[in-house]
Amino acid sequence: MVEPSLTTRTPSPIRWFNRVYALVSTIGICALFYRHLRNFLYTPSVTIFSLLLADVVLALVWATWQAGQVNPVHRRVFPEKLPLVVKEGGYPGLDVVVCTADPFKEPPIRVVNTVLSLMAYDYPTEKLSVYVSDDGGSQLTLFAFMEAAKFARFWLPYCRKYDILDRSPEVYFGNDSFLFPESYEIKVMYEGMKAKIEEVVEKRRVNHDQITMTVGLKLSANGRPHLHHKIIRQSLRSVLLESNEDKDIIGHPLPNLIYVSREKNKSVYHNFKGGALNTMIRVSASMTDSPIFLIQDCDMYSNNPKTPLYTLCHFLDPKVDPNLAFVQFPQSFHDINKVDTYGGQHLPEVRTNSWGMDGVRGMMFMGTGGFFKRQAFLGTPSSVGPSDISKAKTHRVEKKSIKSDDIMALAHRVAECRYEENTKWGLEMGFRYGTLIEDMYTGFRLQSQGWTSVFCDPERAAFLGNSPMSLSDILLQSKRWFVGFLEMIFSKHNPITYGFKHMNPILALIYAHFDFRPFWAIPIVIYAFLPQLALLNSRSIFPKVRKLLLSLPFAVIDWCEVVGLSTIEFNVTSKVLDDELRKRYEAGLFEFGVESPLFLTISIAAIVNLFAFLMGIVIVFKNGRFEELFAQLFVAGFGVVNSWPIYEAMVLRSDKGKMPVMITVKAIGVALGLCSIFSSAF
Ligand SMILES: O=c1ccn([C@@H]2O[C@H](COP(=O)(O)OP(=O)(O)O[C@H]3O[C@H](CO)[C@@H](O)[C@H](O)[C@H]3O)[C@@H](O)[C@H]2O)c(=O)[nH]1
Ligand SMILES: [Mn+2]
Repeated sequence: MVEPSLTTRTPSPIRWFNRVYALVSTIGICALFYRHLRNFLYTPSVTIFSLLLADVVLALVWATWQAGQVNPVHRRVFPEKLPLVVKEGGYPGLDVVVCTADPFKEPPIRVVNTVLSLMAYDYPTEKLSVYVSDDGGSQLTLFAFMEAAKFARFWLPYCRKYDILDRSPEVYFGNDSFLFPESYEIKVMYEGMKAKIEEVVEKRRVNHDQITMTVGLKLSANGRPHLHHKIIRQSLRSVLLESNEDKDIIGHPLPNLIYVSREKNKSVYHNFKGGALNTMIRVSASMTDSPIFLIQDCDMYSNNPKTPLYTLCHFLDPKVDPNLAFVQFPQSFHDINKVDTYGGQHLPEVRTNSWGMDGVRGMMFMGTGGFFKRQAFLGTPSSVGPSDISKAKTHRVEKKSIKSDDIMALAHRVAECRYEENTKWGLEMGFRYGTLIEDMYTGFRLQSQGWTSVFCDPERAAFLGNSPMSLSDILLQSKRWFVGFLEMIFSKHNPITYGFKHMNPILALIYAHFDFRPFWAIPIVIYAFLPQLALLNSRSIFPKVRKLLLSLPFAVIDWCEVVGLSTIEFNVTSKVLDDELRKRYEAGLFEFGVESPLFLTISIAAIVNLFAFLMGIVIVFKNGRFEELFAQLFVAGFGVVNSWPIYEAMVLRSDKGKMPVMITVKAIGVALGLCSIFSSAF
């Protein structure tokens, strides 16, 4: 009998166009370099060298991006054929981990919504376990989940009965759905829970008797069970729901719901999210040990209850690659404004590039929305033995309660902060340490061991999250990624030196593209200042110019500032919703507001471009020379158009998101200083 195929993989016809385009453009770029080199040899100058350097970096970033366009593929899944391959009773267990770290940046009610949407997956509940990893060790979060566990008894059967699609209650009730007899009652219940959780967060206090009663914890005198002199925080696990015992209101088993806060100690480095995930890999292994493990950020709720079934299509496909390590769903966002002010959708990266990575069997891990084969974290494909999910045990062998003493003791031990000492965790096992982009780096390391991955992009988005709404948050997030990319470049596992040896070179080039991105600062700074400063001095830089001493050091200093090499921290991105901020964001306004040094650089560039553009026009009117100065006028004009929101924020706006006056004053001062220094350099 021919086994039914659960997936298809079709190479995109656009690949031919992409390849021709890359070839033609490469010829063009070679011609440009020929010209640069000739100029440099005949009239060597710092200006010409700077332009050459800028173009080399741009060409490198461009060329490596093309690697992702060589072989885009599209996949389809056929969940309706799943029953032909496996009966529902034979589905593998699924452990879901949701990470949260800070109740004030990541409001617990939002985390609760994410978790409820995942608990309500269309998946046999007795095979589903949801773990909440609370890196903040906050009682506020724990309290929120005790409430969520009660509400789940009503919410899950309701979703199943009416086949609801929006299984995050906040989203569902936000759409004013009162279609069914129970809707109103459940909404009232949800609002009650929300109010209770928000009140506790507002007051920053929990009623300790209530936590003690429900979870059976011993609390210390100061009411902090896991905080000793603020230095050591003991690990805490609490089984809030156990599938074998806890039933919903119609008597159907609920999924397991387990709250975990790992032990932290100031003297032991905790490795941020990667450290939290490694703890969760071990804790879940000691409790439920499901062969599939989903990693989810706390703000990315499930938007499609069938997602685990799409995943099974990949893992259980009769012609599945035995080395398949993970299935990645794209990160999509629900709160992006119409013009996507900050490019928060990351469409080229999340979509176009992903099809290309999938084409070489190496989709990257995006930090959230990745379903992993648990074994992939434990070793190489050859060292971990048979990795056929359908043959893996579906749940723990012993039918013991996950609350039993020995299981709890084991879970406790593996969450201790010293557990990883002298082990391979973080080096050869689990999430690899040493960078702030544990997601991309770990995916890269797995793929260099021979593990593969696929990209799954269903029509109805699998997950929806929120993207930062203020420019300073966006810049901080990018800064963290840039630091991560640099850490990867300067490590032993550089995509070029290491990647080329251990994986498909095209895939290595795609990783190199991301890691090279911080160097973008070099051409950006050069093109944001050099032609403009030359124009201000009515100097044409194509091709005759004299020495220009300051540009390069300035670019390097700026680059260091852009990547913020001094702050190697995983600063959690804020997910708090501020109504006024949201209104400004929806109106398409950039959000400055705070006095961030990150705004200074772009403000200086905006002012220099404006000066240069105005001055350039005056020069052309007075002396002609339009053809000679056209390119520079064009670059400065382009800078002015792009800086429009900055001028607006400096002079025209009066709302809270306007540019702080101090930044404007400093920027004008520095811009004037630059212009005068450079007038003597020309
Ligand atoms: O010490 C930490 C820090 C963060 N987190 C959690 O990690 C997740 C992602 O953090 P967030 O600040 O929202 O990151 P993003 O700015 O969204 O960053 C992206 O980039 C990160 C790597 O830099 C990835 O981990 C994320 O999945 C990806 O969405 C959140 O659920 C946090 O609670 C922890 O558990 N422990
Ligand atoms: Mn996030």
